[in-house]
Amino acid sequence: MQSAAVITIDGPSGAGKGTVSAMLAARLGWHFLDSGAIYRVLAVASVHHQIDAQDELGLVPLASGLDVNFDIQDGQTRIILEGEDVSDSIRTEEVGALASQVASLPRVREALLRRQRAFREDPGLVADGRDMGTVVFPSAEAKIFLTASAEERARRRYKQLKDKGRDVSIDRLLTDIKARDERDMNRSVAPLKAAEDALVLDSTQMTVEQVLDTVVEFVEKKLHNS
Ligand SMILES: Nc1ncnc2c1ncn2[C@@H]1O[C@H](COP(=O)(O)OP(=O)(O)OP(=O)(O)O)[C@@H](O)[C@H]1O
Ligand SMILES: Nc1ccn([C@@H]2O[C@H](COP(=O)(O)O)[C@@H](O)[C@H]2O)c(=O)n1
Repeated sequence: MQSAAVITIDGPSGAGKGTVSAMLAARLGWHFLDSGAIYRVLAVASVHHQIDAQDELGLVPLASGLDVNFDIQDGQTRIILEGEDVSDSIRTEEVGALASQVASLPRVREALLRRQRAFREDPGLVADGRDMGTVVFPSAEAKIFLTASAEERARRRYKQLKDKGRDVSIDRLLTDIKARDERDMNRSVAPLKAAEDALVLDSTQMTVEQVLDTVVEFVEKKLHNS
């Protein structure tokens, strides 16, 4: 039996992966995996259970048995950890930084592999993350590596957080983004990098619509030829 088609969108924080992946999934009527959310949820769970972010042996059972549900309510995905809605609280830069620490541990990544692959269901999956095209779905039909300069990504994040009424400093955001890039690119397993067969797209000077159009054109060609 042939498994469902997968499109992967990897790249650094704030490049626009989540925005474009969700739009693409909606357009195709496919499932959507926000794999970063799983690492963020694990980070929050580690705090709840008082397990240090570097305690690999302590985190593995937590990761394997992570009690998380992605519930669709009124067309919106709500993320429920151990019965608590954490959809908004996992989106802070602090949780992102903690997620990046737990994500650097090889056995933790291994423990989350099956859970991520289970999202591959008909009619297809759009998967967003750091290692979707390189490790989790290496046989994906179309792979995109979406990036942008660190300064532009910090500006986007700043606007996003300001729009939500959060008090943030753009300099701090830039420092955090650079630190997270550094950790994600230099870890020993599944480092952030473009798959060899990925379309590399620098969105620094592009609008969301331009990125989406480019991605759709690439995906249509790939799906047509596969
Ligand atoms: N091409 C673009 N031009 C301007 N703003 C953009 C563009 N792409 C995304 N954005 C905005 O940038 C912010 C970050 O985008 P998004 O959350 O999709 O990034 P991401 O790559 O998924 O980040 P993370 O990996 O940290 O979740 C959002 O507010 C989004 O609307
Ligand atoms: N496939 C992935 C996805 C995410 N991570 C790590 O989680 C952190 C948070 O991810 P966001 O996309 O929600 O910002 C990220 O910095 C990575 O360290 C990962 O390792 N692999």
